[in-house]
Amino acid sequence: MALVFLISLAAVVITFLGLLELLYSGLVLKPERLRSALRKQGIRGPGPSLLLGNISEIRKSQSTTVKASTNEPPVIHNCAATLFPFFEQWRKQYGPVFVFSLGSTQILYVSQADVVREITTCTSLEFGKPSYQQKELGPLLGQGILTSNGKVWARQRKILAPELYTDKVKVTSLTPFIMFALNKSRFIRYLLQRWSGRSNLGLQGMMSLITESTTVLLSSWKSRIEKEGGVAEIKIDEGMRSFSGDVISRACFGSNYSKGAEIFLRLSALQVAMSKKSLSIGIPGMRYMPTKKNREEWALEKDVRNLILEIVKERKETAHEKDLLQMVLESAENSNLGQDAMDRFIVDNCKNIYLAGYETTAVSATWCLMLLAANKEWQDRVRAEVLEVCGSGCIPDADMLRKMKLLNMVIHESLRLYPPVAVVSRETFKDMKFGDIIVPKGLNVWTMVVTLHTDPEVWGPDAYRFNPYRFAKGITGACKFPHLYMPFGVGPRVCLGQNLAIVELKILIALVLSEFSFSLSPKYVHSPALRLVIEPERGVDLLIKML
Ligand code: HEM
Repeated sequence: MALVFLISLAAVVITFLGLLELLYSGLVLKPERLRSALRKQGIRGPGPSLLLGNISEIRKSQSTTVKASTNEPPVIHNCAATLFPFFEQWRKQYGPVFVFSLGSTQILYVSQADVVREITTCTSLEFGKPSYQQKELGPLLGQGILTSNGKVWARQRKILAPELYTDKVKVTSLTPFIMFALNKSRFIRYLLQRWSGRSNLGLQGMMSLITESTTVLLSSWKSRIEKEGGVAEIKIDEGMRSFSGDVISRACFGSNYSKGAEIFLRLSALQVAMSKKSLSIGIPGMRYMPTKKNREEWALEKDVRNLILEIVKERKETAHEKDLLQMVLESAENSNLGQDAMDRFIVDNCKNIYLAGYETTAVSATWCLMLLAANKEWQDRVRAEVLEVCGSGCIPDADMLRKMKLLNMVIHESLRLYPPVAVVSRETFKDMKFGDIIVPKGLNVWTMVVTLHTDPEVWGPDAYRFNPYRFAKGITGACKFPHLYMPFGVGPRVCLGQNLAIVELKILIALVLSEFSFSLSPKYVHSPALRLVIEPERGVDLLIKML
């Protein structure tokens, strides 16, 4: 009897919450208010659809009318048109700024250069990560830096920035735009000075751990090649993932690295469990349902939390390490947070760093090797540079990496054509103005990185072609509006791990080129797909042999 009563009560509460949400965030009231504010300014877009809950739903609903172009060779391929044919169509129909819906969420799509500049550099704390992301990604990210906003975000960034965004991992020149922002920021200069007084892992330490992780991967390739008689056919995706996970585990957890690996395995499982959810943005009340998947998520989340806190406890009893966890720990201890808040801060930020840096770096390496495999001429050119700068069998140091200009150009070009993060999204928490557009409170604003990266008006008629030479004179020389090149985002929320990621990519690719030659296997099917990042849906199969 009591059970029936409890179940009925739960059903009533869920229905009530659903109805509340329906009215408040609303399928009816709020979307209409936002759309009419935009209509008054001449901004139009496709009619709202209640059914579409995420971007792949739109893709499915549109793909009957627009043909995807995956038959193009990978070195001359319009990735944006393949992934988002509907955006290309709507851009033609409604212009560079239009509004569309994902379920009950209203989104302003912006690809007009001057408006994009204002959006990406806006420093207001009232313009932040969309609230739906926080709700959707809660179990995965908690209240860490990736989805938090306002003062909570600012405090986390202040703590994490000195560890990641410094000379420690900076060997490549930052984009002129970011350099400008850095030079202007007294705050960041102060952080850099504070950091330089600390003793920590250091650039050389970071480089050796990346080299170690690369060596593990390449040894596995060597044994496959030997076993398979001189040429191995390898799907490289998993290898790139374990390389990237390995680097982050070591950087975050130092000698507790093997426990770190365990944590990351569970986080990956959590990510998979969450990616199975569909339509949840669109259906009010659904997120309150205790479904089987939710229970799985809760269990994994709890495991991750316990494992991280176990390491923290061990740390307190033993000598201090010089890794990211130690930095987060020290900063949290100095920040007057209560025990619970401190634990949450540590757990959430470990999860955030892992999730921010794992797949993004892995998939960038995969695309870059795919492009070099498809373009033998560039593979030979970059290899010649690597061998000239490092000699064979040599481990690159910071100075050598700096000298590898062609390698740098190839990495930039690969991140241009296949930027892992396809969209940079924000929400307005008050009415705001960008260019001539008054953006009402509660609207999501999307900057489509992948579309801006291949717009012929910005990059010229060969925008879809793999041509690293366009970066010979840096980013400013490569296109008409350098601020539209943003694989790592731009402005106050620019990627904190970009220097680390570039060093990882440079070391990995330099070592691969110095030992192996490779081409695309006949099995390879060019299949960019949007999951959390833009990734090759059917993987990248390479034929690899020793030099
Ligand atoms: C090629 C690899 C990577 C790419 C393409 C990439 C891309 C990005 C982008 C586009 C953003 C900004 C998102 C936005 O503005 O909404 C971002 C943010 C961030 N990234 Fe990365 N990332 C990469 C690697 C890494 C690594 C290795 C780490 C750390 C180990 C990292 C840590 C972060 C963090 C903490 C943020 C949040 C910054 C904030 O919100 O203040 N990323 N990343």
